[in-house]
Amino acid sequence: MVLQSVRRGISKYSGMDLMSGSLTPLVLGSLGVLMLYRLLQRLRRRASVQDAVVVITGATSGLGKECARVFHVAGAKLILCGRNREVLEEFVQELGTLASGKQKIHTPSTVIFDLSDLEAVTCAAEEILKCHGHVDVLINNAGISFRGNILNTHINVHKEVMDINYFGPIALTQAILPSMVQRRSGQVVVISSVQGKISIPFRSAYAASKHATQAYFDCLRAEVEQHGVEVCVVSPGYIRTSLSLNAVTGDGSKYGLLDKNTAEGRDPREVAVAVLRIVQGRQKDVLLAGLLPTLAVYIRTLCPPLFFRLMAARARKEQKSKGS
Ligand SMILES: NC(=O)C1=CN([C@@H]2O[C@H](COP(=O)(O)OP(=O)(O)OC[C@H]3O[C@@H](n4cnc5c(N)ncnc54)[C@H](OP(=O)(O)O)[C@@H]3O)[C@@H](O)[C@H]2O)C=CC1
Ligand SMILES: CCCCCCCCCCCCCCCC(=O)OCC(=O)COP(=O)(O)O
Repeated sequence: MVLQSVRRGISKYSGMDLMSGSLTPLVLGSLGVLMLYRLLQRLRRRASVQDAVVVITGATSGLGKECARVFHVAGAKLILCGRNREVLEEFVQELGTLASGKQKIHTPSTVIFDLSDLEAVTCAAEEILKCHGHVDVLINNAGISFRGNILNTHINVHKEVMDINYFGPIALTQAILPSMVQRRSGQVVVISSVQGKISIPFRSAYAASKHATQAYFDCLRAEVEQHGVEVCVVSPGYIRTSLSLNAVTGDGSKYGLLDKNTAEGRDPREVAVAVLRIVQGRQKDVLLAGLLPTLAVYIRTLCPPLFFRLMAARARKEQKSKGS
């Protein structure tokens, strides 16, 4: 008896009955609205980069190079910055061969300068502004890292890393900012690092420069919001690039090794696509890292003594492995 009435109940409310009843228009209508919403979102995203003037520093290598590829294909008018004219021009040729689907693509401009030379940075900013008369998105990406024990690190090395990672990018930003303020439009993005939020042993100069970067751009975000300019700090974890190869050591010489963490880091293309989404989504502060680094950032904030103990243990372990 019971089984029979259950069966009757099931057949009464079977999927067929529901679909042929009053739910059909509701389901189809919702699906239609969802699809329309997604389409509008995609169009808005594409529109935000298509024909936008995007400046990328450090476009000769690693993440900057991948960002250039991704933004180029998305239809941006690129201004690529680097120290090496030949490498950059060769790269522009390569970009010319990339297919872009239906989007209109533009031949990138190039501006050559060294971020550690502040006069050159000011001249470069003028040159950048002359390219299209304005800048929509400035991506401060170029940077170098550091490997060394503070006890053996010359103060000039700290200065060198601060010049490239901090003073250069802020000088470039400040030279381009007035034109953004005047137009009441623009996005300033800076590629910081997880190490802009936590400091790990034997990275003093690098972590300090990235902490300074985070602080400066947080202040900037608050100050220029009223002028219609947006600021975003992106803090990635390890990426598979030449960062460790190009890092400087305590005596100013090149480290020259590809670290395991770097070699096993995220694909730079994947990170570049994430940067494109961040720009399109007009996000303000993004940590692009795995579980452990993210946990470390929370522990640093919520339980500093535990974080300090973990870092001291890490320093002892690393020192020991170097000694042996
Ligand atoms: N790789 C990683 O694990 C992570 C990287 N980051 C950050 O990503 C950014 C890009 O680094 P990444 O691609 O990894 O490393 P790369 O070493 O591959 O690229 C660094 C870029 O910065 C440029 N650069 C270095 N010094 C100067 C200078 N004095 N003037 C102008 N340009 C300079 C380099 O130019 P050149 O080719 O002439 O040397 C190169 O184009 C950096 O800010 C880095 O801190 C953040 C988190 C993790
Ligand atoms: C009781 C819970 C224990 C939880 C342990 C959490 C602690 C784990 C420590 C993780 C440290 C992460 C460091 C990540 C550093 C990083 O991603 O840096 C990115 C870079 O900028 C890389 O530059 P580098 O020159 O250092 O290669």
